[in-house]
Formats: sequence, C-alpha cells, structure tokens
Amino acid sequence: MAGASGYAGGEILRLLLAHPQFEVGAVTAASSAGERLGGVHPHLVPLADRVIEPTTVDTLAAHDVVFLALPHGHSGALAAQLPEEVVVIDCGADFRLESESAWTSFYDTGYAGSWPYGLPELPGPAGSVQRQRLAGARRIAVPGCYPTGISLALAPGFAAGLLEAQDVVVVAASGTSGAGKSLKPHLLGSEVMGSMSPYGVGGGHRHTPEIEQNLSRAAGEPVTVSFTPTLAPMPRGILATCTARLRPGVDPAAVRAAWESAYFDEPFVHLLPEGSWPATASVVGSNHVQLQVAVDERLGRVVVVSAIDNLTKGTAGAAVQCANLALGLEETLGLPIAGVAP
Ligand SMILES: NC(=O)C1=CN([C@@H]2O[C@H](COP(=O)(O)OP(=O)(O)OC[C@H]3O[C@@H](n4cnc5c(N)ncnc54)[C@H](OP(=O)(O)O)[C@@H]3O)[C@@H](O)[C@H]2O)C=CC1
Ligand SMILES: CC(=O)N[C@@H](CCC(=O)OP(=O)(O)O)C(=O)O
Repeated sequence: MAGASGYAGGEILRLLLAHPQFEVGAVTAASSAGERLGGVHPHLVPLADRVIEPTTVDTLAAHDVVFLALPHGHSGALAAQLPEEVVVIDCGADFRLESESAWTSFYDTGYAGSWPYGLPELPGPAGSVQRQRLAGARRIAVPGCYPTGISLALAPGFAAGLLEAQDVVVVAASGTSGAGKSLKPHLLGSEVMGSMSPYGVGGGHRHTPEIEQNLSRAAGEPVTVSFTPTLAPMPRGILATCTARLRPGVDPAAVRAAWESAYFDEPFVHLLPEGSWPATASVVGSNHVQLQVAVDERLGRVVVVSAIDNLTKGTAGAAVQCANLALGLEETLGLPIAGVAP
C-alpha cells in the first residue's frame, strides 16, 4: 500500500483488514516514513505497530497487488517499474483520461497514458457495462470521487438515448476529506465549519473532462458538462445534483425505467423508492451509491441526485472492488455493505 499515511490509503487499509483474501504487506509513504502507522491512523488498531516504509520499487514489487494512493503525477514512473504480473490499482488521476489533450488542459504533470477505468457499474452503449473491461486486468485507474457519483447518476439516461448531449449541469457538495490530508489554509476548521463555498467555478475543475469522458462513452457522442464543486462542512460524503435536458419526444414516464434497468442487479448502486432522496449520512463508510431521479416536466429536464462516501465508493471501496475483479474474486468481497449511523 503506497500512500498509506493519507486519507485514501488509510481507508484502503481499513477495508483490507476486513477482507478475507487479502493480507496487508508493506505500508509506504513519503514524509512519514519511519513512523508507526498507529501514529497517523490510530483507528487502524491491528496495524498500529507497522512501520511506514519509503515508497520505492523495492518495497512494493514483491506483492500480488499494489494500491497506489499518491498525489497526481507520482504513479506513472513507479508503475512502469513494477513487474507486469503485479496488479496495480491507482487511486490518483494519472491514468484516468484517454485524451492527452484533455489531460494537458487540466493537469500540470506529463501525460502518462490511460488504463482500464475502474467504475464497474458504468453503463455504456448497447447494454455494455464497464466491468467487462476490468476482469483480469493488471492495471486499473480508480475514478475520481466526483466523477463516480456524477457519472453513475447520469450515464443511464445517456446510454438509453434519453438526454441531450449539451446543457448538462452539475453542482456537487463534497466533504473536506476529498482534499486529502496535507495542510491547506482554506480547509482550517474555522474556515470550513458552519459554511459552504464553491471552488473551481467556471469549468476549471480537473474532474470535468473525466465526467465528460464517461458520459460521452455512454452516449456514443461527445457530451459537455458544466460542473461546479462546493465544499461542505462534513468530513466525508458527496451529494451531486445533476440535471440534463430530455431529448424531444421522450416520454417522461419512460425515464425511471432507464435507471431501474441499468442498476436493478447492482449490489452497490441503488435507485431509491420514489419519494426518497439520497443523503450523504446514509452512505458513510459503505460502498453504496444512492440515487433518485425525477422529471421536471415544465422545463423538460431530468434531475438526478446521487450520494456516495468519497473515501469508500469514491476511492478505497472502488479500489478494492477493482482488485476483486482483477483477481477473479467475487466483486463484493470484503466491501462494507452497511453504513454507519447516526
Ligand atoms: N481523498 C479523496 O476523497 C480521494 C482521493 N483520491 C486520490 O488518492 C490519492 C491520495 O489522496 P489522499 O489520500 O486524499 O491524499 P493525502 O494527502 O491524504 O495522502 C497523500 C499520500 O501520499 C504520500 N506522498 C506524498 N508525496 C509522495 C511522494 N512524493 N512519494 C510517495 N508518497 C507520497 C503521502 O505520504 P506522507 O504523508 O508520508 O508525506 C500520503 O501517504 C490522490 O491522487 C487523490 O487524488 C481519489 C479519490 C478520492
Ligand atoms: C473537496 C476536494 O478538494 N475534493 C478534491 C477531489 C478529490 C478527488 O477525488 O479527486 P482526485 O482523485 O482526482 O484527486 C478536489 O476537488 O480536488
């Protein structure tokens, strides 16, 4: 586990401790190398006396599976030196985008290429689903947290040909753990508590091309998205409110059926009963996605709301789910199927 001292790394370790087929090997990081893991993650009691090692090819290579949870730009060089037979699951953005020009427009490190995209439930065209590309893969790129909730919210409507490819608008609120553990002045408690604020406004957030990539694949044509993230005073969770125009002639009564048929058999994606709405508190610590869809008939728009835990389904849960698929294990193995409440 590389990046073991961070939020994503800590959550992967929490899940691996409950997984019947995994044993935690080396735990590596950067500035915290040499410290006890219990010093940075006191909640990971069974691993408290593990010593954090430096992140090198030597510390990682002799494992069946390597999870990378490093800042962007650090996975490419490392992954290239790991043996091909090692399953590498990257939680960073480095291998998510298929378009080099999209990468260079939104990121300031060099383009590393793309790996199979680790969102198994993502509906594609003609009844396809992304998990088909993940079984047996040796390299998988875990999606960003916002793209997970937003893509799963809207893709059924695009895959079924119900939605217009332009005028898609998304506003999403994230908990502060989405920003990682390193010190950031705008994330001090006194700045965040009791307040919500937008950031990355005006199409500049680097998850925009990732969301567009996913929805374009589902639609079979280029989809553009106006995406505004906001920061919410909570440690975990993303609530995304996504709206898109219905294509002319689409019967509003057909809308719910598209989402039902996309996810009726999915263990982690749930279209709630009509009248119930997703809430971040309902998915904390679980690998679930909650969805609800409504039609604003006056404006001819679909409104879909999704809730995920950014650290579980938004990162670590997806990483373990992808590792299960890569290894041919049951996809749900070791993943939390109930949240924590209140
Ligand atoms: N937080 C979230 O909700 C999500 C995060 N991700 C992605 O997961 C990755 C990790 O995020 P997160 O855990 O939040 O970040 P954190 O800042 O909490 O943790 C970063 C980790 O990377 C280590 N690290 C930093 N620099 C280096 C380096 N040069 N070489 C090796 N290790 C290094 C840190 O070690 P040390 O502390 O010892 O310096 C720490 O373990 C990122 O790419 C992020 O985008 C993806 C989806 C959601
Ligand atoms: C609240 C907050 O700051 N969130 C992060 C998203 C973190 C994440 O999932 O994305 P990556 O894996 O692409 O880093 C952000 O907006 O950059």
